[in-house]
Order: sequence, then C-alpha cells, then structure tokens
Amino acid sequence: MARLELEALSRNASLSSLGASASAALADPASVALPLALAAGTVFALYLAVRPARKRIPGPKGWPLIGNLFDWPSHYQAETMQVWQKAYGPVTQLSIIGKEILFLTSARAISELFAKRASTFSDRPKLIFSEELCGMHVLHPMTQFGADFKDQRKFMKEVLAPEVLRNHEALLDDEGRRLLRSILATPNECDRHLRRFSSSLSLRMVYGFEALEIDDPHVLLAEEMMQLAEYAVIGGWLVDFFPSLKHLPRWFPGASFQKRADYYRAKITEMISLPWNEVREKLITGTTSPDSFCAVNMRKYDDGATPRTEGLIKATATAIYGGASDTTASAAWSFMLAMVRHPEVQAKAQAEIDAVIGRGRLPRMGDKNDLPYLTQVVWEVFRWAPPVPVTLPHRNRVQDDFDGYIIPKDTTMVASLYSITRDEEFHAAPDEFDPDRYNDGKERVPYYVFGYGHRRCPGADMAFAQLFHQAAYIISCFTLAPLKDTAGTPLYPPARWAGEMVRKPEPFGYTIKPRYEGVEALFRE
Ligand code: HEM
Repeated sequence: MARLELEALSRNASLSSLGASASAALADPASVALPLALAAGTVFALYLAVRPARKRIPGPKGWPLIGNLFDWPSHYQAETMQVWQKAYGPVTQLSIIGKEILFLTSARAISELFAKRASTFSDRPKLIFSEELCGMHVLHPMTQFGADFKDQRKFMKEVLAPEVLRNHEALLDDEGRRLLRSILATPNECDRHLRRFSSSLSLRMVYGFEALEIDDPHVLLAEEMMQLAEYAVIGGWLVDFFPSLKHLPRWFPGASFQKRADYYRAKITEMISLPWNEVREKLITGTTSPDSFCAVNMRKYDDGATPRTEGLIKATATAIYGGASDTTASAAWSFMLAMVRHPEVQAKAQAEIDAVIGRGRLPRMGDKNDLPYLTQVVWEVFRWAPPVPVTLPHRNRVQDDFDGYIIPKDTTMVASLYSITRDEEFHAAPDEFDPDRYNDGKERVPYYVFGYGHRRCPGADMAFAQLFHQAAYIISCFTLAPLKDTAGTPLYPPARWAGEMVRKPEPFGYTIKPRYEGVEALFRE
C-alpha cells in the first residue's frame, strides 16, 4: 500500500512539474520558473498537510523487496487468519513482491465487500500457474466475473436451483438406501460409504452415469483432478509472483513446475472431455439418464450450439462435480462425528423423527418443515465444522476503499468463513456443538458458510438437501456411539479436522448399530 501511494504521489508531483514547465515555456522562462516552482512546492506541501491520512492496513512486517513472501499461509489458512485477527484486526494485509493480499475475518468486512459491493469484488485473481499454465481458467471457480461466468451460472440453475431440486429426490433416495445397506453390511467403513454416496450422487446428477463404486475409473479420475486443482490453486507458486518465470524452458534448473503444469493440464482436459463424450454416445444409444446436467443442457443447446457454448457446458459439468463431491462428503463425516460426540443431540433428533414419521417409512425432504430440530442439527454441523473454511480468493476490478483504507485495484482477497463461525458476537460458546442455539431465532442461521455475493456457492441448496437427507436416513435407522474403554467409559473422539481447501474430520473411532430389529425392511429394496 505504502509503495502504491508513493507511486501515486510521485506521479502527481511529476504531473505538476510538467504543467509548470509547460506554462513557463510560454512566458519568460528565467523570470517565472522559480516563483512557479515555489508555488507548486507550497501547494504540494499544503496538500500533504490537509489530505486525509491514508492508513496502511495492518499486517505482519515484511522483508525488503520480497515483502511478506514467507508469511503466505499455504497450510492452516483459517488458523493463521485467526491469529492475525487477534494481532491486526478484521483485515490483515500481506504485500508479496508488489502484490497486495487482504485476509478478511469479520462478517461485516466480508459482507460489505463480497455482497454489498459484489460487482467490484467478484473476480478471481489472475493466477499464472493454475489458470494459464494448467488451463484451469475454463472451470467456473476460476472464471472471471463476466459473460462466461453468467452463462455458467445459468446452466447450473438447470440442476441446482431450489425449484428443481425436487427432481433429484429419487436419486437421493436411491443413493440413501444404498448407503444404509452398506452401513449395515460393513459398519466400520462409513467414511468410504459416505464418499461413495457423494461421488456417485454428483456423477449421476451431472453425467447420468450408473451408481458408482469408490474405485470406479470416473471417480478416481475426478478425485485426482480435485487434488491437483487444490494444489494448483493454493500451492503458493513462485511463478504467480514472478510471471516472467513462465517463459523458462522446461529443461531449465528449477523449472520443474512447467512439467507439473503440463501434467495437470492433461488431467484437467481429460476430466472435462472424457465423461462428456461418453454422455454424448450414451444419449444416442439411449443408455443414460436424459435428466442429468449434461443431457439437459446438451439437448437444449445442441441446435446451433457454438463451440463456446459446448466448452462452457462441459467445463461447468466438471466444476459442479468438483464442487459437490468432497465438500458434501466432508459435511456428512462431520455429522457422524457430532453424533458420536453428542448422544443427547442424536437421541433428541431420533425422538423427533419417531414422533413425526414413525417407523413405517424413511423420512424425505418434504418432511423438513416438520423436523425443525433435525434442520437445526444440520445447520449446526455446517457451522461447527465448515467444510470450506476459507473462500476461494476474490479480486477487485477497480480501486475501492474500506474503513478509510485504500484497496488498490487487483488486490487479492481471501475471506475466512471459519472466523464467523467462531465469532462470539454471533455465536455464544462457538466451539460447542449446540443445535438449540437457533431456537426462536436466537442466533443467525449460518447461511454464510456457503460464501457471499455473486460468488456464493451455487450448490448451497443441494448441499443442504443432501446432508439433511443423509442425516435423516442414518439416524432414523442407526445409532452412533463412541467406543468404550475396558471399564466401559466412553472414549469421545476429539474434534479435529484436516485438509486445506476442504476440511474433513481426522479418522475417529465409533460404533454404529441398527436402532431396532427389522429396521432393514425400510431400505432392503
Ligand atoms: C457442504 C457443502 C458445500 C459447501 C460448504 C460449499 C461452500 C462453498 C464456498 C465457501 C465456495 C466459495 C465461495 C467464494 O469463493 O466466495 C463455494 C464455491 C463453489 N461451490 Fe460450493 N459448497 C458446498 C457444496 C457444493 C455443491 C453440492 C456444489 C455443486 C453441486 C458446489 C459447487 C460450487 C462451485 C461450482 C463453486 C465455485 C463458485 C464460483 O466460483 O463462483 N458446492 N462453495
């Protein structure tokens, strides 16, 4: 910031001196030059004295030239941001080799910039490594806010808008029953079953493929793509700070990132094209669902579809799958952890299900309004363990200001949703898992875990529906409990999460048993 202000000032100074010398040239140069210079100097000094002070946004002290290069939080971003919040307040600034990066940790700052001023703050930073070298610019999470972005959102609405979610109930039910059967068969492998549920549901919704196993080649390819996409985006690549490094030849010592980028690009292209071509073939032979995202959009835009439209749709399909699978699997696993740690919450939710639905059928989405406690449990899982603790980076397209600070054009901004979940102004005893906190509107429902403004998660309603559905199915048929030691004392697992962009609980011990004899009759078929 200081650097930019200095630049601006010196530009002003040289403009005034240019103006001064131009006038002087028209008159007698010798007689007017000195008074003009004095006048310009006085005006400039007065300007410095009376201009509103521009504060530098606080942040860790950097090094000469490289600035805060070593402060970049490649790991544990949310925790680092909590530490910075205590030290520097709700907005922390890093300057890395001329790039400004802001870390936002208060709901006020985040909603002001990302929601109220969404038209300014909804671009993504231009990342050389992931966008240019790996070719990820075509994926919706990386697309700049503009015509392509708006079209991609329009395509997504076909399968994700609240009014069409009903179309996925049969899928949710089918996958839900499979999940319950798997849990009954191999109760120790719940993590695997939940991941299979998420991958299979997403791939069926997006491509219409048959229900898939976790080691299905489509799932493996997608998982690999997700891992490398995460690595590419938050890896802190030097080429993003020194763009000219992108011209280094592949053989040059230290240019191994080029080879890595080639591999990533190939995988991403494969993930975008392979399933799309398969859907096209299967639609011709009538061997895939006509209701998937790809089928619906292919039909709709096939006549006269331009290569641009096809490119946008198939990349959007990849983005939906990428956005949906890890995040929802993480949320489901956190739900399981919460139930193991809080038997009283589980018992209360089960009592509500019994009272409203009984034991003759499985719950469904349509029961949501009659299950307010379970609804609060699901929201509390999202708050207690936000699967995406920190938003993807945003960028402002024009200079703006906030609280008296200047935010230069092209500043990168990362917002911690985690810090809102832990803000005592909004949530009392924030580390506690307490679904009753939302009783009678006491505390705000954490819709914010899906982000703010134009970039808010397009799958938020689907994500809620999915977790509600899984939670209702699982605890209406099974009871989770902690392991016990030899004396019979429950061993409550610690609440610990791992991962960077998407966080999921660390492995934990549990038992899961059918709630009553004959429960499998509800999901056998
Ligand atoms: C537990 C579930 C989920 C959570 C917590 C979550 C959260 C988020 C967050 C915080 C963002 C970043 C917002 C920002 O950059 O400001 C995001 C982006 C995104 N999410 Fe989700 N999400 C979830 C599930 C889903 C699902 C089910 C889908 C698709 C069906 C999805 C698709 C996407 C996409 C495509 C983006 C990129 C949006 C953009 O760049 O404009 N997400 N999500």
